Amino acid sequence: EVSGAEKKRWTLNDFDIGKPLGRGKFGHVYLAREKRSNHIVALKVLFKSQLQQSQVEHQLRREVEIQSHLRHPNILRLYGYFYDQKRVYLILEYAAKGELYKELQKCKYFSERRAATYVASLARALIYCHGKHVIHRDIKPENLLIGAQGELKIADFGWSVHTFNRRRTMCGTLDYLPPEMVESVEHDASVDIWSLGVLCYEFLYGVPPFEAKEHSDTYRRIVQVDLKFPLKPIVSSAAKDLISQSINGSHQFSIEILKYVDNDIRLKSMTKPMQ
Ligand SMILES: CC(=O)N[C@H]1CCN(c2c(Cl)cnc3[nH]c(-c4cn(C)nc4C)nc23)C1
Repeated sequence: EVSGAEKKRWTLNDFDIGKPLGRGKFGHVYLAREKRSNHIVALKVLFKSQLQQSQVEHQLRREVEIQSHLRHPNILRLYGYFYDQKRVYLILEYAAKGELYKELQKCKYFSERRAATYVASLARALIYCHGKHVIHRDIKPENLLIGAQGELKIADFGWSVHTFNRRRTMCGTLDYLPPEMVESVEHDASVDIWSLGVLCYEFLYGVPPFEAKEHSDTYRRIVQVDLKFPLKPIVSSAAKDLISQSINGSHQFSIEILKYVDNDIRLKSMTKPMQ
């Protein structure tokens, strides 16, 4: 079936279209069912006019090329794509439990066990991506989905689809970018390790580490790596060490799978020769 998916020319008639799941700058994401297999998917519809206006077609092609070759339980699958006169359609894996940031908003912050589980999955997905020289998967909460068994899925093509109630810090947030990104100099895989630390902080405290009212303040805090841990909620020193190591530039390590003992996050890192 998978090889068929790669060779097969899909058309809109192959799908029954269901409810909208999210709406964005370039189009909408709909729940859909492939008629022959009854397979439930998420169909992302992008308007060619919008893509042309923003000159992002080649970026879309590259992102689709990358995404369609990634096979990992914590990376949302791209099964295929097709287009018609006006639109481009991406056939994506459907994540049954929706968006992680909504879950985070609902419970304010996650327990260490839950945060460790998500960060370990993200670490595995990033190690897989870096192994294939794919970097910068743009891992902010808006791009993380939850599968039917509660597993985390990185869902991004570099376009975030804005669902109906967008997060306040979402519009053009700098929160997740490391110094080299906000200074827009070349970056390498360690960008993702930085973002992992930022995300781990937000899972545990409910807010990203460098959040500030003005963009300029966020920018300054990132560049100065102005990392402070609130007194509440109580977070283990192991978790703070993980966040500090990930954010304070000891980027030469790739995180082996995070283990937790009694709610503690213990970092098992192995140093890797610089590639
Ligand atoms: C960054 C991003 O792409 N955000 C979302 C919009 C919908 N889309 C989905 C994509 Cl691309 C895949 N699976 C999804 N599942 C859901 C969803 C499920 N529930 C119960 N509620 C929602 C919402 N949404 C998706 C991605």
